[in-house]
Amino acid sequence: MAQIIALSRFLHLKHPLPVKLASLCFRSMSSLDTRARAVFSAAVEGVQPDIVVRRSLERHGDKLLVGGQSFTLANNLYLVGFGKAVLGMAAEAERIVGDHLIKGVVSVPHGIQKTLYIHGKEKMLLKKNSRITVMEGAKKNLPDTDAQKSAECIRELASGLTEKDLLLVLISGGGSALLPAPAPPMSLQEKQDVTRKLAAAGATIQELNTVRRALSLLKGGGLAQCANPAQVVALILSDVIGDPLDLIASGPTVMSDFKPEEVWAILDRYKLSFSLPSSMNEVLSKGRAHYGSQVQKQAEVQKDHVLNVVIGSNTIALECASRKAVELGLRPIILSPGICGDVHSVARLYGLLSRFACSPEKETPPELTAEILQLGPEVGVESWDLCRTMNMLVEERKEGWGVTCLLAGGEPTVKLTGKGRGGRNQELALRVGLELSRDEVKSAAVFLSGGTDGQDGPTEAAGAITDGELMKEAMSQGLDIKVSLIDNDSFTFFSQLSEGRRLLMPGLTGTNVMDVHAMLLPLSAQRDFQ
Ligand SMILES: Nc1ncnc2c1ncn2[C@@H]1O[C@H](COP(=O)(O)OP(=O)(O)OP(=O)(O)O)[C@@H](O)[C@H]1O
Ligand SMILES: O=C(O)[C@H](O)CO
Repeated sequence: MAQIIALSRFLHLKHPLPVKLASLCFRSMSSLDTRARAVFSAAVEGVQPDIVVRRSLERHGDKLLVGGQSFTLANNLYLVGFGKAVLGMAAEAERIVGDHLIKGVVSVPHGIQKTLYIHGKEKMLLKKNSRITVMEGAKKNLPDTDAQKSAECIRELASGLTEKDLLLVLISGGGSALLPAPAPPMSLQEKQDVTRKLAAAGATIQELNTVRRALSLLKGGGLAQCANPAQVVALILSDVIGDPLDLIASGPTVMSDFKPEEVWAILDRYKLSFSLPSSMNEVLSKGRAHYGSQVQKQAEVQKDHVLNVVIGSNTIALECASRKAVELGLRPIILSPGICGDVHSVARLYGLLSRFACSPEKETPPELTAEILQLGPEVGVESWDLCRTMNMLVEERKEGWGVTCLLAGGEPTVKLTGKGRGGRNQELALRVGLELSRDEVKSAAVFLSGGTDGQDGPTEAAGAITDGELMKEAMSQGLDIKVSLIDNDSFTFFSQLSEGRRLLMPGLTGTNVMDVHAMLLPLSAQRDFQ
């Protein structure tokens, strides 16, 4: 009965389905592809901006409970925000605490209001009488003069607060580019050149944001410093592996003790030290004055008046996906929210895990286990998590259980060699399809990879779904997987294959907690479960 109620809820029905109809629905949803899509949708739903804000702000009259602390509301509330998901977060925050809101400013991507409206996401838009000013900028995720104006308005608002005031700071992925405030004498163009060169050289987000922090008035705790002595509460939607507070959107509310040498080491690593503007030297040597005791002192001050709360993350998305998997009659295993490393290695790991899970042998070949454990560190998965996962797969195979749903998330990297159209999720799905099509894998697994923001690379797809039949299907339609991979042309490949039925096309989701991977593994007689 519980499953029928869950199914009725999943179908947004007011009353539970009649038993006969429910079992018909279950059969129609039995395909692994359908259930993989439902699991991905649940992951995205679980980190929707309105849901994560509603889950984190609790009102009791004029008391606001957040992150385990209580704050008094007395018409003393201000709000700032920056990031791709911040508009939806601000709309929900205003619904909850708007009666005490004096003024707000949010810096959001260029064109997002129109896009959300077109996608029917009106609930993520502010009301006409909102006290929050919406400023759009950062076209193509690059800091521009519009975003710089927004950052200046945010800085001005924060700097004018008193100890009686409460500043709500809404932060999500894409926030760095939406809060550009280069430390003088560096210009916006000079700062943009540095970050663009670093990104093009393949710097990780961690390296990029370590440099961004050092060159900014607001990043690296600068915004919280401006707001002092007001109380600051930052609600953070994390799009960085491990949810590091000081790196998400370059940590504007987290005092960071950066050392100029650390920044120069990154620039040296990417051979950029000699092609930088002189202003950078000046900023970094000035920065020298800030770190050490100064930062310690600032950090002490901030400890009392700044509260940082991660309200949405890949971990939370995977937990929501796991709950949906149970509702759909799957047995979930969460491998890790920290998948990273080259997309080849990540695809290889999934191929090996599928072979491990579905191998008919009583005892798994030791070389298979060894290769899986060897790959772990390359793709950001701890050996402990791999051993735990493999043990659970063995148990479930012994029990002849139905279908296991292996869940993971993160952000693999793709070194672009071709000129094709695609994204890391579509490329990963294509590579895993190749792995599952290998003879020795003999797996009936289905694999899904999707970007939770609904956009994978410069394409309108969020990702794709694949399985061991991919090679056969492609060949029957005259498509060559390997050629598509050489050209990084995964979007074209999936668009042409079977009229694009394997693409994941949820549209812009309004949230962003990196990517979600789901591999459905039929471990028993259900193997012809397709
Ligand atoms: N043709 C392609 N094939 C495979 N991967 C690609 C292709 N084009 C771009 N990418 C990858 O997509 C990544 C960019 O992804 P995307 O545009 O979704 O932004 P993001 O990394 O998710 O950032 P944000 O969190 O702001 O959305 C690049 O780092 C690149 O590795
Ligand atoms: O804006 C940024 O810095 C990235 O999205 C990481 O949070």
